Amino acid sequence: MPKMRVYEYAKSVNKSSKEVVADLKANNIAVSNHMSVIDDKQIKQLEQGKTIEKKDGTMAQSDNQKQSQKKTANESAGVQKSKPANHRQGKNQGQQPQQRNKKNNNQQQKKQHPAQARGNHGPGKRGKSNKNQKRRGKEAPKTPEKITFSGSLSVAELAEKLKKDTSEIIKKLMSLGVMATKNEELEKTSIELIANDYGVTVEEEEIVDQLDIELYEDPDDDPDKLEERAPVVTIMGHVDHGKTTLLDGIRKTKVTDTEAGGITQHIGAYQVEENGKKVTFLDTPGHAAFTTMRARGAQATDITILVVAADDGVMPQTVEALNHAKAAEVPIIVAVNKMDKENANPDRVMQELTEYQLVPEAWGGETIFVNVSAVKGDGIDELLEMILLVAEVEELKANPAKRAQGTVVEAELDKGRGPVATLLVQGGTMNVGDPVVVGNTYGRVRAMTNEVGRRVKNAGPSTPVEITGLNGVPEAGDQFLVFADEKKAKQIGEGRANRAKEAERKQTSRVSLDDLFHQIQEGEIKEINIIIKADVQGSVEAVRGSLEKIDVAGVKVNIIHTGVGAITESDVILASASNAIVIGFNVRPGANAKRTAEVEDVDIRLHRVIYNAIEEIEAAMKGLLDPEYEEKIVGHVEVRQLFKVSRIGTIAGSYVTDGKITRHANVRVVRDGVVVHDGQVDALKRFKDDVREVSRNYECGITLENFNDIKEGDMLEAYVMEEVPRT
Ligand SMILES: Nc1nc2c(ncn2[C@@H]2O[C@H](COP(=O)(O)OP(=O)(O)OP(=O)(O)O)[C@@H](O)[C@H]2O)c(=O)[nH]1
Repeated sequence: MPKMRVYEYAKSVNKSSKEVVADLKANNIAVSNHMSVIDDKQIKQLEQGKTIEKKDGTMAQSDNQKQSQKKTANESAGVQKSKPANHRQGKNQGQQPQQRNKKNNNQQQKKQHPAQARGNHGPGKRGKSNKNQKRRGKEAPKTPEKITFSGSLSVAELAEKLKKDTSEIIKKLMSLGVMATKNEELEKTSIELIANDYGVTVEEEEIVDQLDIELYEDPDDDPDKLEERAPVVTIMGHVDHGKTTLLDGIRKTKVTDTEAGGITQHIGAYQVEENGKKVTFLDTPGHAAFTTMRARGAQATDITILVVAADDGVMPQTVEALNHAKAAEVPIIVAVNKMDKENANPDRVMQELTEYQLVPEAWGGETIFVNVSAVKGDGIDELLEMILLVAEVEELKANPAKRAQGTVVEAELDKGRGPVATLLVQGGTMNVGDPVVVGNTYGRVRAMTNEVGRRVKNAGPSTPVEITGLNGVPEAGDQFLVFADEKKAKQIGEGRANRAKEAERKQTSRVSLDDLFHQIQEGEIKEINIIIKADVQGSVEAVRGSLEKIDVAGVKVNIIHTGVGAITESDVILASASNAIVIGFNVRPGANAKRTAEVEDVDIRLHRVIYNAIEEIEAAMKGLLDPEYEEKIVGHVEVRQLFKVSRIGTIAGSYVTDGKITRHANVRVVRDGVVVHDGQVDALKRFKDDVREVSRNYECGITLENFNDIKEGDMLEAYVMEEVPRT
C-alpha cells in the first residue's frame, strides 16, 4: 500500500480523521494531524492494534470506562484539532505543539458561543435542577421568600410565582378593591401589595440585561444534544481578485434548490451541498464587512477563503484580509484564482504568502492551497472538499433542539414588506411565528424564505434565512434570540432599544492611551493591540521592533497589523474590533477613517519621530502621560476698596463685573494691562461668610494666597484649568 494522508485513509475506512488520529496515537504512531502522511507499515500496525483492542476491551467495558475512553480520544483529538488551526498561524508560530494545543483549545472555547462553551459544564448544572425538581415533586408548594419580575406580571403569573391558586390571588385583589381576571397585567405596586401580604419580598429585574443573560444562561446546550452543523464560510481578498465571481460560481453550480419559481435573489448568505454535506457562505465580500460584524460581537465565520489572483499575487488588501482573519482566529484556506490565465503563477502566490506564515502543505506547512478558476468553475469541487475537511477537524456543532439564536447578516427596509433581515441561525431552530428579539428590534417571524426565495417553515443551525415581521431594521452583526412568548420579546426588545439610545449618548470606552495605565492597573488588559501605518516599510519595521520590546508590568505590545500608506477606514474598523490603538508614522488618516475613528472611538496617534511614538506608548503604560489642561476664564472682578486686617492681610473689597469668581479659582492680578501676579484665591467672603462662589453684579471680599500687594483699581481675572481629552 502506498503512503497516504491520514484523512485519505480515514475516508477509505469510513471514519473521521479525528478518530483515526486518535487511534494512531493510541497505537504509539507519531502523527500530528489529519494531513500527516502514514505508510503501509503504520497502517498495518494500526489495524492490528485495533483488532487486539476490539477483542480485549470493547465488549467488557462498562459505560464509565467507555466514557473515559471517549474523553481520552477527544482529548488527543484535540491535539489534531489545533492543527488545521495551523490556520491560526500568527501568534502560535514557533510554539511547541502542546502549548499550541492548549492555546487553541482556549481559543476554541473562546470561539464558541458562550452557551456552547458552557455546555461542557452542563451536566453539573442539570444535576442540580433535577434535584430541585424532585424535591418540588415531593413537597407541597412552599411560599417563596422572594420573587422577581420585569415590567409587569399577569395575575396567573403572579400566582405561579407565589405558589398560590390564581383564584386566591383574584380574591385578594378584590379585597384590595382591584377587579382583575387571571390574564390582567399587574403593575409593580399591585404586585408588591399582594406579595408583601404573604410576607414575600419583590425585586424588579433589570429588563435590559436579560437578553444577554438568557443567551449566557441557556441550559439546553447539553453536549449530548449537540449535532454536527455546516461550516460558515466567508470569502476575502484583494480588489478584483475574484471574490464575487467565486461566490457566484459556487452558487451557480452548487445551490441545490433551483426549482422553477425560485427566483435566485441576492440575500446575504446561501447554502450549497457537496457530497451530501452542506456549506454556508456569507456573501459579505470584503474584510471590512467581516470585521464590522466582529466589532459588533458576532463571530459568525468558521472558515475564511483567502482569494489571491494567480496573475497578480499578494496585494495590500490580501495582507489586510489575512490579518483580519488571524485577528478573528478563523482558519484560512487559500484559493489561488484565475488559474486559467496565461500568466498565472501559483508558485509566486505560495512564495509570497509564506512571509505571512501561510505555508502550503506541499512545502511542509499546514495551510491548504487550492488552485481554482472562478470563471471556468475549475477547482470548486476541491475547494468545497477542503472546506469540509477543515470543518470536520474543527468539530462544528450546535444544538438544533432549542430556541433559535444567531447573527444578523444584513437587513434593510423593503417598501412593501417592511423591515427584512437575513439571519444566520447559529444554534437552535427558528420557526415561522417565533417571537424574536433581533438587536434592538423585536417582532414575530412572519415569513421566512431561503436563498432562492422559497418559503420555509423552519431553519436549523448554520442556515441562513430572510425574515420579515420585525418592528425595525436591525444592523449587520446584531445578535438575535427567540423567546418563548411575544410579551417578553417585546419587553426585552424595547429595553434594548432604550439602552442603545442611552449608550449612544454615553461614549463607549475603548482602549485609549489616556486611560491605558488605569486599565492595566485594573487588570482589564494584559496585551495592547496596535496597528502601525507608516510612510515607508523601513519605518514600519523600526516602530514595530521598538514597540515589541516594551514590557511594562507584564503587559505586552501586540502588533496586529502593519502597512505602508495612509490610515484607512479598514484599519480603523480592525482597530475597533480588536480594541487596538492606531499609530501613524508620517501618515495621516483619510477623511473616512477620521470619521469612523470618531464614531468608533478609536485612538489614532500621529507621530513624526519614531522615538516619540515609542516613548508615548511606554509612558502611557507606566501611567506617566501628563494630562492636558486648558485654561477657561470664568469671570472678572474689580477691586474697589482695600481693608487691611492685621491678622489676615489685605482684603480686596471687590465687585464681580462679569462671569463669577469661585473659591478654588486661579486669579491673575492685572494692573494697567500688565499681569502683576498669578496665583490662587485664599478666601472668598460675602460679608462675614465664606462662600464658594460670587456671581456677576455682587460684591465680595477676596484675599489672595501669597500676595498682599493688591491695589484699588486692580482687575482680577479668575480662571480654572480644565483637563481636556488629549488629541
Ligand atoms: N480569467 C479569469 N478572470 C476572473 C476569474 N475570476 C474573476 N475574474 C475576473 O476578474 C474581475 C474581478 O472579479 P470580481 O469577482 O469582481 O472580483 P472581486 O474580488 O469580487 O472584486 P471587488 O468586489 O471589486 O473587490 C472580473 O472581471 C472577473 O471576470 C478567473 O478565475 N479567471
